[in-house]
Amino acid sequence: MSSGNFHGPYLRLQDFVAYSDRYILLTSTTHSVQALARLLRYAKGYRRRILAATACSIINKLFDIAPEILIGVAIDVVVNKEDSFVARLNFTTPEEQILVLAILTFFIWVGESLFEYLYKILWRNLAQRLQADLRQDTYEHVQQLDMSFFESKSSGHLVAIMNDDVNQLERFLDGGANALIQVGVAVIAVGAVFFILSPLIALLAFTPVPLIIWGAFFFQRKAGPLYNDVREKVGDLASRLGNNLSGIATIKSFTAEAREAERLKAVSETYVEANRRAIRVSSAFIPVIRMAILVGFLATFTIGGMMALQGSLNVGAYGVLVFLTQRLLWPLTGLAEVIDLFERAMASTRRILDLLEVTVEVQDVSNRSLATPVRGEVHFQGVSFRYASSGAGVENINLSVPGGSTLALVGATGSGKSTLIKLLLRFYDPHEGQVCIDGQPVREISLYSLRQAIGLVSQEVYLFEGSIRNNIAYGRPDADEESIIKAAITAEAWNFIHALPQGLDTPVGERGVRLSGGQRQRLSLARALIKNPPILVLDEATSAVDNETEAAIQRSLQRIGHDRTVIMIAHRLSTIVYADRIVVIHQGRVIEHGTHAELLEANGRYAAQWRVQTGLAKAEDTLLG
Ligand SMILES: Nc1ncnc2c1ncn2[C@@H]1O[C@H](COP(=O)(O)OP(=O)(O)OP(=O)(O)O)[C@@H](O)[C@H]1O
Repeated sequence: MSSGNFHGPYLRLQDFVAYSDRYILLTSTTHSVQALARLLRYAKGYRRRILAATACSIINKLFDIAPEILIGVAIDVVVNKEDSFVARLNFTTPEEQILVLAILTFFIWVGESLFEYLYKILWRNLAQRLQADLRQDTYEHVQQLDMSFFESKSSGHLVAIMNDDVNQLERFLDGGANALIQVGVAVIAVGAVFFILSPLIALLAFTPVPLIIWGAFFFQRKAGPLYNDVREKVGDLASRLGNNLSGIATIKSFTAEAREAERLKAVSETYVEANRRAIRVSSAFIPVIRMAILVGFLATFTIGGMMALQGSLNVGAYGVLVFLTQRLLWPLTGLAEVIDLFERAMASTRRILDLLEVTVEVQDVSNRSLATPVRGEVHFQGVSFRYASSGAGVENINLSVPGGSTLALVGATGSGKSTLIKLLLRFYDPHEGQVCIDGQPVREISLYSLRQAIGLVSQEVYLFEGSIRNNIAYGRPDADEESIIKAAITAEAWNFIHALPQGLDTPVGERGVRLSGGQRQRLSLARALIKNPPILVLDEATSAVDNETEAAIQRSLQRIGHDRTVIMIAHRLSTIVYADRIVVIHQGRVIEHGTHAELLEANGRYAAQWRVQTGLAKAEDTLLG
C-alpha cells in the first residue's frame, strides 16, 4: 500500500470503504515485492519452515543439473581416456572412470529424488498451514469489524477474499514458490559452469538473459492490473450469485428468472472478457521468450562446435555447454508463468492483508464486566448518532429505563427505534452522549459482558442451518433439554415443535427456510430467552405471528418481564399498552413519553395512531404510520 494514499500503518475504515466501490483496494499501488515482504512479516512464525523448504528446492535443483555435467565428463573420458579430467583424480583406466561416474550418477539421482520429496512435502504443508491460518485469522478479524463495515461491503466480496484469494496464495506456495527459486538457482549455477568452461561462450549464451528478464518484468507490469481486474470480476460474480440465490423466492415470485439469468450472464461475460485480456498478454510472452533463448542456444551450439573442432574447447566441455543450455532454456520459458502465478498470489495477498489491517472502530478496550447481579437499568444520556452513509440517525436522546421495567419504543418506520437498540448493543458508538447500564457507560464494559446481558430478538430473524434444538441453544450451547423446552414454551413455540415428527431435532434448513415466518420468529424469541438475560430487547418480535399466538406470547413476556428489563419496539400498539413507559420517536427525537393512559390523555401523535389502529380514525390523521 502506498503510504501516500493512507495514513499510518493501518487502513482506516473510511479509506477502505472509499476504495471498495470497484473492488477492495484495486487502486492500491503496492508493488508485489512489498506484498511479499508483508506476507513474510505475517508469516514470521514459519521462517524456519520457509528456509528449510527453500534449501531443499536449491539442493534439488543442483542435483537436477549435475547429470548434464556428468555426461560431459563421460564424453571426456571416452575421448581423452587416460588424460581425462577423472584420470587426474587417480582413476587411471577409462573403465574404472566410467564406473566411478555411474556410481556418482546413482547417488545424484537418489539425492535429487530425496530432495524433491522433501521440498514438495515442505512447501505443500506450508501452503496448507498458511492458508488455513490466514483464512482463520481473516475470519476472526472480520467478525470483530464494525457493523458499518458489513453494511458497506457485500458478503460475496468478503467470501471471495477468504476463499479465492487465500486459495490463490496456496496455489503459489504449492508449486510457484519452488519454481521461482529453482529458476534463480538454475540461472546462477548454469552461469557459473559456463563461465568456468568458457567465458566467451558464457557471454554469448547469456546475452539474451537480460532481455528475457526485462521482458518478464515488462509482462509482470502489464499483467498485474489485468489480473486485478480478473479478481474484481470474480468478486462481482460471487456477489451476484450469492444475492440471487438468497433472493430466489423474490426472483420466482416476480418471474424474473430470464432477466436474472441475463444479468448473471452479463457479469459472467465481463469475467470471461477480463480473463481474455489477461490471457492475451500471458500467451504472447512465452513464444517471444523462447525465440530470445534460441539465440543463446545457437550461439553455444555453433561457436562452441567451431572451438571444439579447432581444439580450443574440450569436447566434453562442449557437450556440457550444449546440454546445459537446455537447462537454462526451459526454466526461463517457464519464468513468465511463474511470475504470473506470483503476481496473482501477491494481488491476493494484498487484499487479504489489507482486510486484516482494517481497524475496528468500536473498540473492545475494557475488560470490566457488569457488576452482578445486573439490575438492568438503561440510560441514554444526550445520545446523538448519524450513519455516515445516509446522515439519518438519532438526536439528543435522553431516556431512563429502571431495572425490571418495560419500555416500549414506538414511531413511524425509519424514525430511529432500531438505531437506539444498536447503540445499546454497541453495534455503533454514539457521536455525542453515552449509553449506560446500571450506571456504567457501555464503552467501559467488555463487549462480551455487555452482549451477554442483553437478549436480542431482532426484526430480521436469522436461523443457522441445523436442528431446532441447536438454534434455540445457540445463546447457551450447554443448555439442557429442560431449559430448551422451557424457553420454547415461553416463546409459544413448543406446541408446533412438539407436533413435528422429529421434534427438537427437526432440521430448519438454510436460514430456517423450512419453517414459517411466525415459527422462525418464535424460535428466535426462545433463543434469546434461554440466555435468561437481565435485559431483553424485542424489535418487532411478534410481527409475524397471528393475533392469538401474539397475545399468548405477551402474557408469557409479562410473566417473565417482572424480573428483567424489557425494551420492545412495536408497530401494533395493542401489544405494548401494558408497558410501564411508552416513548414516541419521531425523526430521531423523543417527542412524547408516558404510560398508555397518559399518552391517550395528552392526545398527541400516539393517541392519533391509537385511534387509527382501533378503527376510530383514518391513517392520514396520524404521522406514526
Ligand atoms: N446502516 C445504515 N446506514 C445508513 N442509514 C441507516 C442505516 N440503518 C438505518 N439507517 C437510517 O436511519 C434511520 C433510522 O433507522 P432505524 O432502523 O433506526 O428506524 P426504525 O425506527 O427502527 O424503523 P422501522 O420501524 O422501519 O424498523 C432511517 O432513516 C434509516 O434509513
